[in-house]
Amino acid sequence: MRSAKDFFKPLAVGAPRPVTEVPARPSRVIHFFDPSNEKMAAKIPSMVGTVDVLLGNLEDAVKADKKVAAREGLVKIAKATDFGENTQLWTRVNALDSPWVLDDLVTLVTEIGDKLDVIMVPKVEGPEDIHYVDRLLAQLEARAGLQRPILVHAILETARGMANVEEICGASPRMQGLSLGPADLAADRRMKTTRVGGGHPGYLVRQDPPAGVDDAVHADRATYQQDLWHYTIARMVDACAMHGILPYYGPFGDIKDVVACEDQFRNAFLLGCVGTWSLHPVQIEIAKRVFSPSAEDVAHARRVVEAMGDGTGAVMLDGKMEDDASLKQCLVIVELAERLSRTDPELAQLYAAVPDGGADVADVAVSSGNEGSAQ
Ligand SMILES: CC(C)(COP(=O)(O)OP(=O)(O)OC[C@H]1O[C@@H](n2cnc3c(N)ncnc32)[C@H](O)[C@@H]1OP(=O)(O)O)[C@@H](O)C(=O)NCCC(=O)NCCSC(=O)C[C@H](O)C(=O)O
Ligand SMILES: [Mg+2]
Repeated sequence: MRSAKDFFKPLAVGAPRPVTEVPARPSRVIHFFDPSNEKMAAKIPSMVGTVDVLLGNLEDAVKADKKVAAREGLVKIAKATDFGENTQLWTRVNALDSPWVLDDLVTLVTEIGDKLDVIMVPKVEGPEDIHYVDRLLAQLEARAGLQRPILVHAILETARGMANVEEICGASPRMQGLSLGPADLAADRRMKTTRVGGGHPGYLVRQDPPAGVDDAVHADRATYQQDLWHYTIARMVDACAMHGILPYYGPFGDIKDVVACEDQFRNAFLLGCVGTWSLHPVQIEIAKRVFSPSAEDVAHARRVVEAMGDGTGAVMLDGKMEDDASLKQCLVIVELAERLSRTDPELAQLYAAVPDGGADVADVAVSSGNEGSAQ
């Protein structure tokens, strides 16, 4: 184990200093593309500014005989494209046990390390995987003369990775975030779903039979589909929050079912995720909409902030109690809205148009409490 004092020292002579905080840049939508697919690749320059992250995918979904073409294609696109201030360039390299990953890392850091913000590492099993990538990146960054470190994002897609999730998050100051990989994780856990993310109609709870009905089998009883991914996402969110890194949902494979896609994304947003992947252009607007707070939520949050004054005590607003803790919840929304407004003019306009607090005095009743307290 490294000592706390050494944690923020470069792991190779000449490598840039590690960051102490994940840079606060929007990453609501991480758009996947296959750099070996000429039609897709041709669209990438025009997508700059329309998504928060463009991710050149080299791993699953790229055919084995296209791995080298995908790597070279990504180098070509990165060199030829100005990604501007508001779109980051990420990549997903091949798995650490694959025959391609070493060349992926060496080539990408050497050729386009100055353009790459984050490297997504699939099938991470434990902190040892992050330590390996961490040291190698430091050596490559030093050799390439890079001025800022490339960050690392791990995909949770094995049972072992899930069991080690806290250690993975804390393995390096390079850790930027985690995504859920529901397809690989389902396979590794031997779950019996063949879907890429999303729910399953068989995973449900059933209403009790009506009182006095003996024939429970034939009684009319409502069923409610449950969220297969609730536990996993919640666990991932806690591990990320504990280590100051960012949690993301992952892929939703039913491209045509935009309604269920939106539901899955919203569940993740409500649970604490900051973004998701888009696999197809149709998922981009859904992700941006869902992972940006609604105008109504921003308006409500601002009213609570305004009503809470110095932030202590308790007030009644619209018949509901608000206090120090609910104020913190509201600040999450207000701060997110402010951060997104800095880079998204449409959202800036939307949030500027909503009332900024001014809680109606008639709606607010200040309770006894800690008025005047420093806390
Ligand atoms: C899913 C797709 C294979 C569908 O492609 P296609 O059949 O071409 O769709 P369309 O005909 O509807 O496409 C319309 C046009 O849009 C372009 N297109 C499609 N996808 C993209 C994209 N991602 N980026 C940019 N442009 C895109 C098409 O070229 C069409 O163009 P045109 O003909 O000019 O109108 C395909 O979308 C796709 O391959 N998507 C990416 C899939 C992917 O990255 N998968 C890996 C991530 S999920 C995963 O790995 C699982 C995870 O790890 C886990 O374990 O859970
Ligand atoms: Mg996977």
